Amino acid sequence: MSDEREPIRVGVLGARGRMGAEVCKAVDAADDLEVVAMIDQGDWLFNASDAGAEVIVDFTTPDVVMDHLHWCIDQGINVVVGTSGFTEQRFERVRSWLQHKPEVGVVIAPNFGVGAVLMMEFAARAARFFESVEIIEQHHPRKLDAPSGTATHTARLVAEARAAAGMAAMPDATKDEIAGARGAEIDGVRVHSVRASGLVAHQEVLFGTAGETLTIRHDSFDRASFMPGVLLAIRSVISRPGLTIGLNPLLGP
Ligand SMILES: NC(=O)C1=CN([C@@H]2O[C@H](COP(=O)(O)OP(=O)(O)OC[C@H]3O[C@@H](n4cnc5c(N)ncnc54)[C@H](OP(=O)(O)O)[C@@H]3O)[C@@H](O)[C@H]2O)C=CC1
Ligand SMILES: O=C(O)C1=N[C@H](C(=O)O)C[C@H](O)C1
Repeated sequence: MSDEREPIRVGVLGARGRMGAEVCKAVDAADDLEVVAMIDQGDWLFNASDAGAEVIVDFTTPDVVMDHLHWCIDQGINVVVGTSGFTEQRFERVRSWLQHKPEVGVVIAPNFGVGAVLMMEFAARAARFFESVEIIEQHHPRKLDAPSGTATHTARLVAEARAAAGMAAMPDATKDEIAGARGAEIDGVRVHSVRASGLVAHQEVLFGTAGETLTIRHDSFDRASFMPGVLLAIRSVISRPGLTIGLNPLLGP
């Protein structure tokens, strides 16, 4: 008798979208995974539970993702979420739903690109050495939200590292400003969003201190860059109950 398990049964929400379609292709191509439900706007969520999905992957929109998460947790189905728009309040709500279903695993990652995860990690590490830091994120013009989830997460990590090091506010003499010229402020860190045709997903974290700057940059030129992270999350979430935020805990040392 073989001890190999059957392929993990995966449902994809947002299956006709840019990311959802790529996820369906990547899951289909993996021997140990199987797409059992492809669900998009207007489709019945119960198609996924009826098909016996063990993991649901959500790449939809920030305004519907919480309803999806609540439904999946209620159904006892593990979830991998790439959709943006997560705040600490949203994470708290997910934790409260999970209290009633402690066996369910949820992975929510602002960015599944391994390079992007490292860019965020390096930025957090650099933060305490530079008095100034600003984030410039660049995306395709069909993106609905600004700033990106990745930029928001990076700003929070950098702000936490600055606070832990007891750093003062950044120097900035700006007095006259056209609204938006200095970007959005997230936990005291300025974030600038660029939208242009030809871009996919790109981010620079620009640090400065006396006499030097450091730029940490990541580029996703193709959505294929997110797939190894998505597949890792699908394989991991079935044996990882509770809420996991970000890909870092799944990547190992
Ligand atoms: N974490 C990561 O690594 C990444 C995250 N993202 C995030 O993923 C999300 C999706 O991005 P992207 O694929 O580019 O966007 P798309 O607009 O291409 O795809 C979203 C899809 O979800 C569908 N949809 C909307 N509402 C529902 C619903 N209620 N039920 C099922 N499907 C629904 C949309 O349908 P319709 O078009 O008909 O509305 C669309 O097909 C964004 O939040 C983006 O920021 C993107 C890339 C990487
Ligand atoms: O919409 C996108 O494309 C992306 N969204 C995510 C985000 O908001 O950070 C991840 C990546 O930047 C691509």
